[in-house]
Amino acid sequence: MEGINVAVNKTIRRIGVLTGGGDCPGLNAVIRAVVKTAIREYRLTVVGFENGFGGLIQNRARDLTEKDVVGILPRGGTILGTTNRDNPFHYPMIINGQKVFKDVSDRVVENINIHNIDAMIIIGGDGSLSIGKELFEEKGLPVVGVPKTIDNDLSATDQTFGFDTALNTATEAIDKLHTTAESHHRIIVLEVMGRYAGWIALEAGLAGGADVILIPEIPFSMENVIKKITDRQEQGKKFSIVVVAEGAKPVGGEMVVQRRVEDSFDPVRLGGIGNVVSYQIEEETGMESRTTVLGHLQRGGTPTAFDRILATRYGTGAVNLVMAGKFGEMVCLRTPNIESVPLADAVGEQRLVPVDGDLIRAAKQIGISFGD
Ligand SMILES: Nc1ncnc2c1ncn2[C@@H]1O[C@H](COP(=O)(O)OP(=O)(O)O)[C@@H](O)[C@H]1O
Ligand SMILES: O=P(O)(O)OC[C@H]1O[C@](O)(COP(=O)(O)O)[C@@H](O)[C@@H]1O
Ligand SMILES: [Mg+2]
Repeated sequence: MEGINVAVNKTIRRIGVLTGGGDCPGLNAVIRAVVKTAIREYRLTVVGFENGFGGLIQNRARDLTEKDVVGILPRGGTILGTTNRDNPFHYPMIINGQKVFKDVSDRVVENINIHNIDAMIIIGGDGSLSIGKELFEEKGLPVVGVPKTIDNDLSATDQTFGFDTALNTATEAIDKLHTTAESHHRIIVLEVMGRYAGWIALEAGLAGGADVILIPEIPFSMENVIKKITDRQEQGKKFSIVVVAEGAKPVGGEMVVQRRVEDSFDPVRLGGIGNVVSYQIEEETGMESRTTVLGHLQRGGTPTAFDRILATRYGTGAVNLVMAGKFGEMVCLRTPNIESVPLADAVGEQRLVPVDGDLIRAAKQIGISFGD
């Protein structure tokens, strides 16, 4: 049988779970599957740590029973709370009025011992899983990972949960923007998330019938974008839809930074490229242009059926990994099976859009411009 082989480890009695990094639809579905599998299949006790690694550092935890997970399968967000700060190896503190960063990972070990946790399930993206890897390698903690992110940029799994929901939200937005763009004969630029990987922009653009898609992997020339729009105009098409990933940048140019978030490992928050592109289109073509920034709408709401199923399989898979004693590993999708990979592989490489891949080729063949 393929998948995770479980030779049940009888010493496991209590497991902990936390959600870290940016939230995404399906986190609750994972938590529900972890709790149900742990209790029903293996008779374990589950402890939920609140607000990502913050809860492990500050000892904020509560038992999770089957009652606690009733009704959460379709609910977005995470009942445990999350944060994209609170790295235990680089934790901000005020000492003598000065902000300093300290390694407080020993507190994590202490709190895990206080709660008699035999294994910890960490549901997160590259950042949270990197911390999980460090806790496993340097502190010897029995950690198992579950990959989440709407960006779908983790290379060790075919797909992260949350992406499909974000993709559907972005596609629905393009459909809606089409009708207003068409009525007003306007260019509408939709800015979607995706810092280094343009999966949401590419797939939503394809699904929604965008005319131009700009992604971080393909630096664009404004000249080519304008040409696509004016070509359409000449064909009598009086509106165009441009989908741009927040991390897209012009050839030889930089990403547009909206603000910096202190205490974050990757402190730069992107945003604004949509307005830049929209303004230049209006200047060059004389056509009216508007921008919509989809922002955190993409991270909210009820997960799609696909994400609910994937999240559920990851949740059960993570408990199976724990019971198989496969610590330092992460569950992953190797279609059609749920398997596992070392956390080191999971956080090693970003899954970027292959620029000469089939999706880009198909998009170009139906006339979509990438501004290259
Ligand atoms: N490469 C990294 N190595 C170690 N810690 C990281 C790394 N990237 C981010 N972090 C830390 O991990 C936490 C979560 O990261 P973030 O990127 O917000 O979420 P995600 O888990 O979704 O990637 C933050 O505390 C951040 O400081
Ligand atoms: O919630 P914040 O701090 O605004 O972060 C925004 C970033 O988080 C994401 O939504 C998801 O990133 P992570 O999966 O790494 O958490 C990115 O697409 C976006 O750039
Ligand atoms: Mg991250």
